[in-house]
Amino acid sequence: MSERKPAIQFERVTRRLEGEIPVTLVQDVDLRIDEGEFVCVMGPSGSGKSSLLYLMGLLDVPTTGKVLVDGLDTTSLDEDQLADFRLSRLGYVFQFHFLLQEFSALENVALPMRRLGRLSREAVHERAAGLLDRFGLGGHHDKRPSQLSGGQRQRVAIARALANDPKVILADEPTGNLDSASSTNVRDILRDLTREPGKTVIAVTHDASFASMADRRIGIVDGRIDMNWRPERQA
Ligand SMILES: Nc1ncnc2c1ncn2[C@@H]1O[C@H](COP(=O)(O)OP(=O)(O)OP(=O)(O)O)[C@@H](O)[C@H]1O
Repeated sequence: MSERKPAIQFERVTRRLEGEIPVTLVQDVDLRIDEGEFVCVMGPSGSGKSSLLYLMGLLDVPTTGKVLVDGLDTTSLDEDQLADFRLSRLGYVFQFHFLLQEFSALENVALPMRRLGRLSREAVHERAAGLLDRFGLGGHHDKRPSQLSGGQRQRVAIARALANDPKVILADEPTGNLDSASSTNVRDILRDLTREPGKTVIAVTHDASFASMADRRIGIVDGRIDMNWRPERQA
């Protein structure tokens, strides 16, 4: 039996939006993703994949049920604790890079470390530079996002997601806006991350070949886990 520790656990998680027309984004989801796993979340458009990822990333809270990260029940955390938890333990990569345009690549990667405040100025600079170098951006430290290609921007975004050495990396359609060469590059980077001890990568994707690289695929249909979902049925 596996001795792995759980990275993310959902216990009967439901997320509903109340309003004139209530919407159920995620319904009754029980889920466990272990440390070191590479998991892809797939399913038809509008099925609740991003909503699920937002709940995993503590960017949204369940209406009912519990989300545990590193075994800790996050419903007990207040706003400040949640912000600190997100900053130190979770890394996010979105389809759109969300880099700050007025900052250089290096400053964008340094920002989460500055906010966390655990490293000296020099150490932040050194770590940011090292991350950019690792992803083939050695000559681009001082460039603004607008001076970089789409693939380069996404690699900066991945470097930024790793800035505080989070244990869990959540990626929402990380290759959605990229050409095929950049897409392959970003996919390989994300897969390789799980070769580091204890790092977990969870990616929402419509890309069946990306999903085929994962240890496990989770299908989501109408806000529920569907074990019978197959990528070839992808809408
Ligand atoms: N704030 C909101 N208000 C109303 N409906 C919403 C809201 N956010 C999401 N939805 C709806 O909830 C459903 C799930 O959305 P979600 O973005 O999680 O799906 P998805 O599977 O990630 O979709 P896609 O593959 O198209 O990105 C969709 O039908 C969406 O339109």
